Amino acid sequence: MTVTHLEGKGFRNLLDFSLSFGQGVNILYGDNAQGKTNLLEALWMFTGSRSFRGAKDAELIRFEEKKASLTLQFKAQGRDQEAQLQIGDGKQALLNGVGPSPVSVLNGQFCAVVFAPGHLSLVKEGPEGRRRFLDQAICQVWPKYASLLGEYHRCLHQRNMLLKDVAFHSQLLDTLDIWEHFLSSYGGQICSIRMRYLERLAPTAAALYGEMSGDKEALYIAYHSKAQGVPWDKSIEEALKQSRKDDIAAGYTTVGPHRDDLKLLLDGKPAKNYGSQGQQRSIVLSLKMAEADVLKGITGEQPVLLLDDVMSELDPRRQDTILNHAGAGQVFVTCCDPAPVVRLTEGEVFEVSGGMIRPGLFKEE
Ligand SMILES: Nc1ncnc2c1ncn2[C@@H]1O[C@H](COP(=O)(O)OP(=O)(O)OP(=O)(O)O)[C@@H](O)[C@H]1O
Repeated sequence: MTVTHLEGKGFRNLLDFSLSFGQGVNILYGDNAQGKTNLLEALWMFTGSRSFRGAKDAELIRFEEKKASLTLQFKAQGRDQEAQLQIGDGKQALLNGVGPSPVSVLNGQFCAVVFAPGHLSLVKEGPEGRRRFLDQAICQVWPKYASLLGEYHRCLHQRNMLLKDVAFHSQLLDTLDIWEHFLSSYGGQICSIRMRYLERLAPTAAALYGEMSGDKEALYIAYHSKAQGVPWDKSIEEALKQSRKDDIAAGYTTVGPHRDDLKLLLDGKPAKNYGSQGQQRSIVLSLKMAEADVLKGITGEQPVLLLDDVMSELDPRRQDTILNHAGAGQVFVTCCDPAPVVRLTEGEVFEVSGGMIRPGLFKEE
């Protein structure tokens, strides 16, 4: 998958632009707050997902403007394609001239993997971010997984409402059975798919981490569930029944895939508690690059890698591993100082300054 051209109007602080990109590494450099991340975000929007910064649609539109539009030309599935995004009163997409349609039509059509500094929360914070990482990655390879998650959360909402009512109307207790049955069925499928995905992701991420650390440190990734057991649907149903009393007291469902986690261990110890900044950053990068590899293995398409401010806090070996690995496909990497990146890899260079993007190297090395 390769981005050949991107045009934008009214997007964030970026002045209207029309840019062609190289097939390998594209380096976007400039001082802080010039628009580098905004450009990555513009590309990311074509995956059909929400902004990787969690921005609302209105925040993507330039101050004082009412709408923004982006046009992407890319090569995928062996042919040239074009996608357009209109952001204004809602968000709509056109794919190869067909539309306007909901942006979900872009799911699985244009694939990208993004690393942004905020993603360090994947290691540093609670399980929610790790579940989101896993679920988003799976949605890119199996778009139907998104509707399975939707059904699961719909049933979860129903059970949670009922848990609150049961505390006052005990005759409703039997009604819990039906929602627990549905939750176990959808939840069982979710857990099985997550496990199948992890069987591919975990060894790839561990190998990449090993390469980054010169095989001095070992990364171990495992799925962690309170309802662990085989088969999943039976173990979830059992766990839900066992936790009924606690759940009624809490007023929400305390077991199931919406509470599961990924264990990230470095040399056998939780990376969250013991990993250094550089190690934590390397873990997230290993996960992200492994996500790209798995996506390629399943769909045959190498996703575009978007790396925002990736180099800081990494020693030269780790930087080198990333750029070498990323070099297999197309990558967009942002940095303040282009010199170290330019030294490590060849590629197209773009200066981003005050929202203006210019191809070429304008800073002294
Ligand atoms: N909707 C918007 N309209 C106009 N400007 C915006 C909008 N949203 C964000 N900005 C501005 O865009 C600027 C650049 O943001 P961006 O995150 O792309 O910076 P950056 O070049 O990646 O910087 P850093 O190196 O610090 O990460 C910020 O100053 C921000 O105020």
